[in-house]
Amino acid sequence: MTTEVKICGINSAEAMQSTLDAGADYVGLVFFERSPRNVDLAMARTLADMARDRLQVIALVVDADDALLEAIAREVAPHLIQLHGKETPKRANDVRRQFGIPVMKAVSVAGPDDVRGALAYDGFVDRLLFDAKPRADEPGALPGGNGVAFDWEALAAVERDANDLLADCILAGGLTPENVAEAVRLTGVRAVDVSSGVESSPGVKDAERIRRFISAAKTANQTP
Ligand SMILES: O=C(O)c1ccccc1NCC(=O)[C@H](O)[C@H](O)COP(=O)(O)O
Repeated sequence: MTTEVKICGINSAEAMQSTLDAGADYVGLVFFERSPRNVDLAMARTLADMARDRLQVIALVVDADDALLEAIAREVAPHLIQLHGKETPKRANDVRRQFGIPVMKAVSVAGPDDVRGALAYDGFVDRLLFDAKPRADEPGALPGGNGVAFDWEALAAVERDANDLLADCILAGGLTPENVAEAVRLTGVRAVDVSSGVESSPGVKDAERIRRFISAAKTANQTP
Protein backbone atom coordinates (compact mmCIF):
# COMPACT_ATOMS: atom_id res chain seq x y z
CA MET A 1 0.00 0.00 0.00
CA THR A 2 1.40 3.41 -0.91
CA THR A 3 1.55 6.19 1.62
CA GLU A 4 -1.21 8.79 1.49
CA VAL A 5 -0.06 12.40 1.36
CA LYS A 6 -1.67 15.59 2.63
CA ILE A 7 -0.24 18.89 1.41
CA CYS A 8 -1.30 21.55 3.89
CA GLY A 9 -1.55 25.31 3.61
CA ILE A 10 -2.45 25.69 -0.06
CA ASN A 11 -3.36 29.32 -0.65
CA SER A 12 -3.19 29.89 -4.41
CA ALA A 13 -4.56 28.30 -7.57
CA GLU A 14 -1.01 27.70 -8.79
CA ALA A 15 -0.06 25.76 -5.66
CA MET A 16 -3.31 23.81 -5.85
CA GLN A 17 -2.60 22.84 -9.44
CA SER A 18 0.89 21.63 -8.49
CA THR A 19 -0.61 19.59 -5.65
CA LEU A 20 -3.19 18.00 -7.93
CA ASP A 21 -0.63 17.30 -10.66
CA ALA A 22 1.74 15.66 -8.18
CA GLY A 23 -0.94 13.22 -6.99
CA ALA A 24 -1.70 14.29 -3.42
CA ASP A 25 -4.51 12.52 -1.59
CA TYR A 26 -5.54 15.40 0.69
CA VAL A 27 -5.14 19.14 0.65
CA GLY A 28 -5.38 21.41 3.70
CA LEU A 29 -6.83 24.93 3.64
CA VAL A 30 -5.83 26.97 6.69
CA PHE A 31 -8.35 29.27 8.38
CA PHE A 32 -6.12 31.00 10.92
CA GLU A 33 -5.52 34.71 10.45
CA ARG A 34 -2.01 34.77 11.91
CA SER A 35 -0.79 32.11 9.46
CA PRO A 36 1.03 33.04 6.24
CA ARG A 37 -1.15 30.30 4.69
CA ASN A 38 -4.49 31.76 5.81
CA VAL A 39 -7.24 31.77 3.18
CA ASP A 40 -10.51 33.67 3.21
CA LEU A 41 -13.78 31.95 2.40
CA ALA A 42 -13.86 33.09 -1.23
CA MET A 43 -10.38 31.81 -1.99
CA ALA A 44 -11.08 28.60 -0.07
CA ARG A 45 -14.18 27.97 -2.14
CA THR A 46 -12.28 28.55 -5.40
CA LEU A 47 -9.50 26.17 -4.31
CA ALA A 48 -11.89 23.54 -3.02
CA ASP A 49 -13.86 23.62 -6.26
CA MET A 50 -10.65 22.99 -8.21
CA ALA A 51 -9.84 19.96 -6.11
CA ARG A 52 -12.89 18.25 -4.66
CA ASP A 53 -13.37 15.71 -7.44
CA ARG A 54 -9.74 14.60 -7.34
CA LEU A 55 -8.82 14.49 -3.65
CA GLN A 56 -10.12 15.16 -0.16
CA VAL A 57 -10.33 18.80 0.89
CA ILE A 58 -9.57 19.47 4.56
CA ALA A 59 -10.49 22.73 6.31
CA LEU A 60 -8.07 23.46 9.15
CA VAL A 61 -9.28 25.55 12.08
CA VAL A 62 -7.94 26.46 15.51
CA ASP A 63 -10.54 26.60 18.30
CA ALA A 64 -13.05 27.92 15.78
CA ASP A 65 -16.46 29.14 16.87
CA ASP A 66 -19.68 27.85 15.35
CA ALA A 67 -20.05 30.91 13.12
CA LEU A 68 -16.78 30.21 11.31
CA LEU A 69 -17.49 26.49 11.06
CA GLU A 70 -20.96 27.20 9.72
CA ALA A 71 -19.51 29.51 7.04
CA ILE A 72 -16.86 26.93 6.07
CA ALA A 73 -19.44 24.14 5.85
CA ARG A 74 -21.70 26.29 3.68
CA GLU A 75 -19.13 27.96 1.40
CA VAL A 76 -16.36 25.36 1.16
CA ALA A 77 -18.09 22.03 1.91
CA PRO A 78 -14.83 20.26 2.91
CA HIS A 79 -14.61 16.47 3.17
CA LEU A 80 -13.02 16.78 6.61
CA ILE A 81 -12.47 19.44 9.29
CA GLN A 82 -9.05 19.45 11.00
CA LEU A 83 -9.17 20.73 14.59
CA HIS A 84 -5.72 22.12 15.37
CA GLY A 85 -6.34 23.89 18.66
CA LYS A 86 -7.26 22.79 22.16
CA GLU A 87 -10.59 21.22 21.18
CA THR A 88 -11.76 18.58 23.67
CA PRO A 89 -13.20 15.21 22.61
CA LYS A 90 -16.68 16.56 23.37
CA ARG A 91 -16.17 19.67 21.24
CA ALA A 92 -14.79 17.56 18.39
CA ASN A 93 -17.81 15.27 18.53
CA ASP A 94 -20.18 18.25 18.71
CA VAL A 95 -18.55 19.75 15.59
CA ARG A 96 -18.95 16.64 13.48
CA ARG A 97 -22.54 16.14 14.61
CA GLN A 98 -23.57 19.76 14.21
CA PHE A 99 -22.03 20.27 10.78
CA GLY A 100 -22.30 16.71 9.46
CA ILE A 101 -18.64 16.66 8.42
CA PRO A 102 -16.05 14.15 9.70
CA VAL A 103 -13.34 15.64 11.93
CA MET A 104 -9.63 15.02 12.39
CA LYS A 105 -7.97 16.05 15.66
CA ALA A 106 -4.38 17.25 15.61
CA VAL A 107 -2.49 16.08 18.70
CA SER A 108 0.88 17.49 19.77
CA VAL A 109 3.49 14.87 20.55
CA ALA A 110 6.62 14.99 22.68
CA GLY A 111 6.70 11.34 23.72
CA PRO A 112 4.81 8.01 23.57
CA ASP A 113 2.39 9.07 26.32
CA ASP A 114 1.03 11.81 24.06
CA VAL A 115 0.30 9.19 21.39
CA ARG A 116 -1.45 6.91 23.90
CA GLY A 117 -3.27 9.93 25.37
CA ALA A 118 -4.82 10.63 21.97
CA LEU A 119 -7.06 7.62 22.57
CA ALA A 120 -9.18 10.00 24.66
CA TYR A 121 -10.57 11.03 21.24
CA ASP A 122 -11.53 7.46 20.25
CA GLY A 123 -15.22 7.46 19.39
CA PHE A 124 -15.30 11.26 19.15
CA VAL A 125 -13.25 11.92 16.00
CA ASP A 126 -12.73 10.21 12.66
CA ARG A 127 -8.99 10.62 12.33
CA LEU A 128 -5.89 11.69 14.26
CA LEU A 129 -2.92 13.75 13.07
CA PHE A 130 0.23 13.70 15.18
CA ASP A 131 2.29 16.89 15.02
CA ALA A 132 5.18 18.41 16.98
CA LYS A 133 4.45 20.60 19.98
CA PRO A 134 4.86 24.28 19.06
CA ARG A 135 7.81 25.73 20.97
CA ALA A 136 6.51 27.61 24.00
CA ASP A 137 9.61 29.82 24.09
CA GLU A 138 9.26 30.99 20.49
CA PRO A 139 7.20 34.17 20.34
CA GLY A 140 4.59 34.04 17.60
CA ALA A 141 4.95 30.29 17.01
CA LEU A 142 1.89 28.98 15.21
CA PRO A 143 -0.10 26.01 16.56
CA GLY A 144 1.22 24.11 13.51
CA GLY A 145 3.10 24.61 10.28
CA ASN A 146 6.36 25.40 12.09
CA GLY A 147 8.59 22.93 10.28
CA VAL A 148 9.47 21.23 13.57
CA ALA A 149 9.68 17.44 13.87
CA PHE A 150 9.05 15.40 17.01
CA ASP A 151 11.02 12.28 17.87
CA TRP A 152 9.47 9.68 15.54
CA GLU A 153 10.38 6.96 18.05
CA ALA A 154 7.50 8.31 20.16
CA LEU A 155 5.12 7.03 17.50
CA ALA A 156 7.08 3.91 16.61
CA ALA A 157 7.06 2.87 20.29
CA VAL A 158 3.27 2.58 20.49
CA GLU A 159 1.46 -0.51 19.19
CA ARG A 160 -1.14 0.97 16.86
CA ASP A 161 -2.44 -1.85 14.68
CA ALA A 162 -5.17 -2.98 17.07
CA ASN A 163 -6.86 0.41 17.13
CA ASP A 164 -8.30 1.87 13.90
CA LEU A 165 -7.81 5.47 14.99
CA LEU A 166 -4.13 4.94 15.77
CA ALA A 167 -3.56 2.68 12.77
CA ASP A 168 -4.91 5.36 10.42
CA CYS A 169 -3.05 8.29 11.98
CA ILE A 170 -1.30 10.93 9.89
CA LEU A 171 2.28 11.91 10.75
CA ALA A 172 3.11 15.64 10.51
CA GLY A 173 5.77 18.04 11.68
CA GLY A 174 9.04 18.95 10.03
CA LEU A 175 8.71 16.50 7.16
CA THR A 176 10.57 17.26 3.93
CA PRO A 177 11.26 15.54 0.61
CA GLU A 178 14.60 14.56 2.12
CA ASN A 179 13.38 12.90 5.35
CA VAL A 180 9.85 11.64 4.62
CA ALA A 181 10.89 8.17 3.42
CA GLU A 182 12.86 7.57 6.61
CA ALA A 183 9.93 8.82 8.70
CA VAL A 184 7.53 6.43 6.96
CA ARG A 185 9.84 3.46 7.35
CA LEU A 186 10.63 4.19 10.99
CA THR A 187 7.06 4.80 12.14
CA GLY A 188 5.13 2.58 9.75
CA VAL A 189 2.52 5.30 9.19
CA ARG A 190 0.19 5.04 6.22
CA ALA A 191 -0.24 8.79 5.76
CA VAL A 192 1.92 11.91 6.07
CA ASP A 193 1.33 15.67 6.08
CA VAL A 194 3.62 18.53 5.13
CA SER A 195 3.47 22.27 4.91
CA SER A 196 6.69 24.26 5.35
CA GLY A 197 8.88 21.43 4.03
CA VAL A 198 7.50 22.02 0.55
CA GLU A 199 7.78 25.82 0.64
CA SER A 200 10.39 28.21 -0.73
CA SER A 201 9.42 30.80 1.93
CA PRO A 202 6.63 30.89 4.55
CA GLY A 203 3.31 30.49 2.76
CA VAL A 204 4.82 30.03 -0.72
CA LYS A 205 4.63 26.46 -2.01
CA ASP A 206 7.33 25.10 -4.33
CA ALA A 207 6.00 22.84 -7.09
CA GLU A 208 9.19 20.83 -7.41
CA ARG A 209 9.39 20.17 -3.65
CA ILE A 210 5.73 19.08 -3.64
CA ARG A 211 6.45 16.66 -6.47
CA ARG A 212 9.57 15.28 -4.77
CA PHE A 213 7.82 14.96 -1.41
CA ILE A 214 4.92 12.97 -2.83
CA SER A 215 7.20 10.75 -4.86
CA ALA A 216 9.44 10.03 -1.85
CA ALA A 217 6.48 9.31 0.45
CA LYS A 218 4.75 7.01 -2.01
CA THR A 219 7.85 4.98 -2.80
CA ALA A 220 9.16 4.88 0.77
CA ASN A 221 8.51 1.20 1.25
CA GLN A 222 9.98 0.22 -2.09
CA THR A 223 13.46 1.64 -1.50
CA PRO A 224 16.14 0.12 0.78
O1 LIG B 1 0.23 25.66 8.61
C1 LIG B 1 -0.17 26.58 9.31
O2 LIG B 1 0.10 27.77 9.05
C2 LIG B 1 -0.99 26.30 10.53
C3 LIG B 1 -1.46 27.36 11.29
C4 LIG B 1 -2.20 27.12 12.43
C5 LIG B 1 -2.47 25.83 12.82
C6 LIG B 1 -2.00 24.75 12.08
C7 LIG B 1 -1.25 24.98 10.93
N1 LIG B 1 -0.76 23.91 10.19
C8 LIG B 1 -1.09 22.57 10.54
C9 LIG B 1 -0.68 21.48 9.62
O3 LIG B 1 -1.43 20.54 9.37
C10 LIG B 1 0.73 21.42 9.14
O4 LIG B 1 0.78 20.80 7.89
C11 LIG B 1 1.54 20.62 10.16
O5 LIG B 1 1.59 21.35 11.34
C12 LIG B 1 2.96 20.35 9.67
O6 LIG B 1 3.59 21.56 9.37
P1 LIG B 1 5.13 21.57 8.93
O7 LIG B 1 5.92 21.15 10.12
O8 LIG B 1 5.38 22.97 8.54
O9 LIG B 1 5.25 20.61 7.79
